[in-house]
Order: sequence, then structure tokens, then C-alpha cells
Amino acid sequence: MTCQSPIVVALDYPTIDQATAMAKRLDPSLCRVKVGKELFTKAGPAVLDELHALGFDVFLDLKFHDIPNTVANAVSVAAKSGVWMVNVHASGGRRMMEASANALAQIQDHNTLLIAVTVLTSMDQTDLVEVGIDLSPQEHVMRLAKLAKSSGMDGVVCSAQESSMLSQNLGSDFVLVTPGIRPAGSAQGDQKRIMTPAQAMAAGSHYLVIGRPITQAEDPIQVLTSVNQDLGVSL
Ligand SMILES: O=c1ccn([C@@H]2O[C@H](COP(=O)(O)O)[C@@H](O)[C@H]2O)c(=O)[nH]1
Repeated sequence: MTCQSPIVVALDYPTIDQATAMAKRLDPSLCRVKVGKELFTKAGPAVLDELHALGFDVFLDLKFHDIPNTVANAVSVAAKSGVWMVNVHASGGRRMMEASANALAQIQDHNTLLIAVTVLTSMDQTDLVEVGIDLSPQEHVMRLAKLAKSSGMDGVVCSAQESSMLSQNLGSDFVLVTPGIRPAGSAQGDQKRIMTPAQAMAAGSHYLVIGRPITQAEDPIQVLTSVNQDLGVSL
């Protein structure tokens, strides 16, 4: 069954038991799920198998960033594990992204989306200046997204604040995966470039990554259902 919802719930947990307990409170027809560095470092590929067995599409969010050969091989292993989406850092450069896209192309019948991270949603202009980038977040996202597209990526991770600009410049088929989503009233936490779910969809985002506003809610399924309803997703 294809999930109709754009929501990807970030399962940021320290153990496989906590992650699968949350997944069991969710529903694969209402969301996809994301496995990040904390959970994967502890649980390894077993967590992917468990989430697949529960019926979820899984975004493996390990943000690979290394030399081309290393990243291409890691992307290849990820795709063979059956994940729906995997990502690399666009700042790893053209050769790294092209090697990753070529590695995926060699896997028969894979249907894994390959996405490049542009500028983390936790960063603003001040953070960029400190790492030597004298561009606005929007300008740097645009530069990295153009590079990602021409290097064979299916799309990018960006903030929803850049979705409209990217959709207009790179086409509405270029997949925009947007963390930093905050339903009205939820805590911003460490995120800097945020938008509400409805604003993000209106701006052209394809997928909305939502973690703590759902996973730390008293009733996660109620929050998930209510965001889906606000977005007009047929449930
Ligand atoms: O630019 C990025 C890239 C990835 N993330 C990840 O998304 C979730 C967001 O969780 P919240 O609790 O909704 O803030 C988290 O797993 C990050 O590692 C991101 O936030 N920004």
C-alpha cells in the first residue's frame, strides 16, 4: 500500500525497543518513518527490518559525507536493504553525488530515492558565517540544490522556507524533503528555519519530516491524524 501522507515521523530514540514501540502506535497508512544516526548507531540494520515488517516505508537519514567510493558503497548497501529513501551531504561535492547515483543505477529494480542535504534546518546565517560561508541560507541552499540536481540526485533536504524558490527554479518533480516542521504551538527546540505543515505544503514541499512534535506528544497518533486532516490527506 502506498502511503498518501507526506509526513515522515523521525524516530529519534536510543533503543530499538523504544523506536518500535512508537512505530506500533503509528500507522503506515498515515506516515512514513525516519531512522537517524542515534537509532541506527545503536540498533543497526535490524531496526530497518523491524520497521519494514511493520509495513513502513523507511527513510535512512545517515547523511553520508565522505570520499566518493565510500559514500557510493554505503548508498548501495542502504538501497539493498530496501529503504525508501537515503541521503548524502551535497557539500560532499559533485563526484561524491555522481558516484552515489551511479552505484544506485547499478542495482536492478531498486526504488530507493537518493536525496542530498543542503543546509541543515538548525542553521541560520550566523552559523554559516562561522563555517566560512558568506551567503544567506537561501543562496547556499540554491547553490547546493542546483549542484545536487545536476549530479543526479532525486531531490534535496532543505527547510520549507526554501521550497517555493527550489520548486520554481528546479521544477516541481525535484523532491523536496523538509524537516524543521512545527505545527502551530509546538516548541521550536534547536530548529532555526521552520514552517507549519500547511505552509510547507503550500510552498511546494513533497515530504514533511516531523519528530518531537509527534513523538513527544501525549497522544502521537492524535497529532499525526490532526496534521494529516489539516493537510486534506484522505485517511
Ligand atoms: O536539515 C535537517 C536534516 C535532518 N533533520 C532531522 O529531522 C528530524 C527533525 O526532528 P524534530 O524533532 O522535528 O526537530 C531530526 O531527526 C533531524 O536529525 C533536521 O532536523 N534538519
